[in-house]
Amino acid sequence: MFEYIAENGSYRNLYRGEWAHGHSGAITVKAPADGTVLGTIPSLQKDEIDLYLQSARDAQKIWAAKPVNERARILRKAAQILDENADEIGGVLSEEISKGLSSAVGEVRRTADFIRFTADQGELAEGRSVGSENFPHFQKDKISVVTRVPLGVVLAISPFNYPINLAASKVAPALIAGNSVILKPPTSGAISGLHLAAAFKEAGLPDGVLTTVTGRGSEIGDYLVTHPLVDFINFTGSSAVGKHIAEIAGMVPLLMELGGKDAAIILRDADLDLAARLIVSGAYGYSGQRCTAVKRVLAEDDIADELAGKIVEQIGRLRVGQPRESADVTPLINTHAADYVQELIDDALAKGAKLLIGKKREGNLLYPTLFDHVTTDMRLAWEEPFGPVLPIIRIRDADEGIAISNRSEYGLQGAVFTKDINKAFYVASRLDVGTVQINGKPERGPDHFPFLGVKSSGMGTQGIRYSIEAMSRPKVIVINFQNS
Ligand SMILES: NC(=O)C1=CN([C@@H]2O[C@H](COP(=O)(O)OP(=O)(O)OC[C@H]3O[C@@H](n4cnc5c(N)ncnc54)[C@H](OP(=O)(O)O)[C@@H]3O)[C@@H](O)[C@H]2O)C=CC1
Ligand SMILES: O=C(O)[C@H](O)COP(=O)(O)O
Repeated sequence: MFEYIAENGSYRNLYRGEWAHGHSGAITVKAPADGTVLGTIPSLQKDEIDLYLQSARDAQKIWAAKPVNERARILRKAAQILDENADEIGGVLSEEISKGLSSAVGEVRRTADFIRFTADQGELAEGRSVGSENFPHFQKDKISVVTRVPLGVVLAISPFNYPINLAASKVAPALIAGNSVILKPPTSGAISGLHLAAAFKEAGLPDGVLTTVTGRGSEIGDYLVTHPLVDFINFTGSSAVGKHIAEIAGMVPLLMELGGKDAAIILRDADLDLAARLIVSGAYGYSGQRCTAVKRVLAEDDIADELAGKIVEQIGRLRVGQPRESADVTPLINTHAADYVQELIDDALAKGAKLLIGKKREGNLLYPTLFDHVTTDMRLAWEEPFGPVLPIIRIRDADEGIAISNRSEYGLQGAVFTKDINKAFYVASRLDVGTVQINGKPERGPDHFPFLGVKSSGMGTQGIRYSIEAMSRPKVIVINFQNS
């Protein structure tokens, strides 16, 4: 499947509908779990990026001229190709980013659903017309016809943790809206991103409409995001990189999904079995490397002991091991990431947090770790580990939970567990986040829901319809009647 995208292990970029080698240098991609060399990807240089962007610019006009039903047909075909090859592509993804195999295959299938829904949504889009008489003192002599038109060239920059899904969630809405796309995949995850591009190409996407640009973000990122041929930047990744892009991008509109420190607030009347189960799957799935992972538990003091016991019991059911075994907790993406999580663990221990389970480490594999009695002077209370460690912070009441949650620099999602709908709404309406889950864990899906972060967690709103809107703009044509 898609063997042609690599030649003797050298992967190539999709450029003008061909698979092109970079002329200068390559980056070796290794499996995080065992260091196996998976291949090399081109490390593109500035002169190549100029050519790639120009081809995207040229192709966009042709693509935008196609009827939306034709764009939708190609998207549906790409979805079908992903579905048909989900096991194999999932295998590539699993190895490349150390994600449990069944989750990796699930990511590919979820992406196929995403693309199909995007095609449907694009076909359902309608413009509107507004008469001038709706506004005070105006007569019936004008009508504005408002349609949506593409922005041009969309630069999609995706993170390592969902290298297929978080790439497609930018690419598909951009394409259905009539944009061409430059996909800059994460360096760890680039091979998966190239497979996604291959599915679009095989589906019949015209040459140049989707182009991939591989290379280290630290080397080519600034050049890409400040390039005059880019009309929109759709970025998912860390808050630090997102803020840097926002500082240098100038007048180019941005859509950003960044880091998080999602809190689960557990009130004394909560169903503790449900809460413990969802906290554990929310905090430790894919080793905590999800922006929407539960990253703090804020538990009312009188139920905290019982809840902690139930969380420990649930952690005992997690599978810790290798990606090919479909383990829940696998080696982290790299040693730097594992060392960072270790720092947070060591800081919590040094400051007196009570270790309930975990702290074991084998290379980059960190066992699921839970601390109780974490206090607000500990780094673990505020920093995003992006790894399998979870703090329990004890609170007096819901108001203290709201206050601690809102002191975070992040504002992605939050959760409240209670059987009292009034209390649930009291908490939910006061949390300074994009989304609050009542009796559920934070999560992005289903993918047609709006997904957004406030504060350092992002700007703008994703979600299929919202993403299409973000990557298009109204075009207003006013008809002035002479004899009305
Ligand atoms: N809110 C959300 O929806 C999500 C947020 N995240 C957040 O992302 C982080 C983890 O993902 P990670 O991939 O490590 O994030 P990074 O911010 O390190 O990288 C994200 C992407 O940006 C690229 N990049 C790096 N530097 C630049 C630059 N100067 N200009 C342009 N692009 C650049 C990277 O390329 P390269 O790989 O080559 O360095 C990669 O493709 C966590 O903080 C997590 O919370 C992750 C997923 C979803
Ligand atoms: O990168 C992430 O963590 C995702 O955007 C969250 O997606 P999920 O909630 O579907 O895991």
